Amino acid sequence: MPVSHIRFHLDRLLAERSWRIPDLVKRSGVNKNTLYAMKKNAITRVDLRVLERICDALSCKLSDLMSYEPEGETHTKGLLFILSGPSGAGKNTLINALRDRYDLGLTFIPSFSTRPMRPGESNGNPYYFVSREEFMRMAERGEFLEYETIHGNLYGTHLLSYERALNEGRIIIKDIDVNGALNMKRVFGDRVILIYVRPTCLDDLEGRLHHRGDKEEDIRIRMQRLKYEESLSDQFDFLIFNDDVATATAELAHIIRTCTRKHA
Ligand SMILES: Nc1nc2c(ncn2[C@@H]2O[C@H](COP(=O)(O)OP(=O)(O)O)[C@@H](O)[C@H]2O)c(=O)[nH]1
Ligand SMILES: Nc1ncnc2c1ncn2[C@@H]1O[C@H](COP(=O)(O)OP(=O)(O)O)[C@@H](O)[C@H]1O
Repeated sequence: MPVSHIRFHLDRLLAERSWRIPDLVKRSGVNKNTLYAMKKNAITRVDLRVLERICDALSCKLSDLMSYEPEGETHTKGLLFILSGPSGAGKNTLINALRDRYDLGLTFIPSFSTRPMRPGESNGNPYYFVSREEFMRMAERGEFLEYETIHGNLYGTHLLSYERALNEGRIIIKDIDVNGALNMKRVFGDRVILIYVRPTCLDDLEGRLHHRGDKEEDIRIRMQRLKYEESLSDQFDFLIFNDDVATATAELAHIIRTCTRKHA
C-alpha cells in the first residue's frame, strides 16, 4: 500500500525542466521503475542514496522533492482556470469583465514578465515587470513553475504563489500561453481547467490588435504564432468563441461555476 501523507513532487520538478523520466534516469542513474513509481506517488520505500542522487540531478532540495502533508493540507483543494488563445482573442478582456460583473471570488496571480509596460498598466497589473537579468536569476533559483519566451519576451508563473493559493483552496483565473497551460495541467492535473478562447473568425484578430493600439511590427509577430496556438487547441477542456464580450463572459462564468461545484 502506498503511504498516504507523504507526497513526491517529481512530476512538477520534471515539468519545470521539460524533462521526462528517461532524462532523469540518465542524469541520476536511478532505476526507471523507481522513478515512475515516485512520479505517480505510488512508491512505498526508498533508499536515502536514491533520494540524494535524484536531488543532485535535479539540483533541488529534499523538501522540493517530497513533503509530509497531513489530512486536508494537500494543494489539491483549489482550482486553476487557464485562458489561452491567440493574441487579441480577448483573454484579458474576459478576465476583467468577469471580475467586474460576477462575484465568483476569483484570485488573479500576476506572472512575471520582461515585456515593456503598456499605457494603463502598472507593476503587478497585469504583470510584475522585471528586467531579463532579474527574470533569469529567478528562473535559476527555481522560482517559476514554468516559463516561456513568447513574442520575444519572457513570461513566468510564480511557483510559491500558486502553491500557496491552491493550498488555501482558492479559485484562480489566469491567462497563460498554450505551452505554459499544458505544462500547468501536467503539474496540477485535474485541478487545472484549460479554456481556449478565440473569435469565430480568426481574421478579426488583427483588427482587434490595431484597435488595442499595438504597433504594426508587434501585430505581425503575434500573428506568426496563431497557427501553432490553433494546432494545440484540441487539447483544451473548453472552447469559448469570444464574438460578443457579454455572451463569452457569461459562458466563462458558467464553466467556472459548474467545475467549482463538481470539484467541491
Ligand atoms: N507561459 C506563460 N505564458 C504567459 C504567462 N503570463 C502570460 N502569458 C501569456 O503570454 C502571452 C503574451 O501576453 P501579453 O504580453 O499580455 O500580450 P497579448 O497576448 O498580446 O495580450 C499571452 O498568450 C499570455 O496568455 C505565464 O506566466 N506563462
Ligand atoms: N468580443 C470582442 N469583440 C471585439 N473586440 C474585442 C472583443 N473582445 C476583446 N476585444 C478587443 O480586442 C482587443 C484585444 O483584447 P485583449 O483582451 O487584450 O486580448 P488578449 O488578452 O487575448 O490578447 C482589445 O482592444 C479588446 O477591447
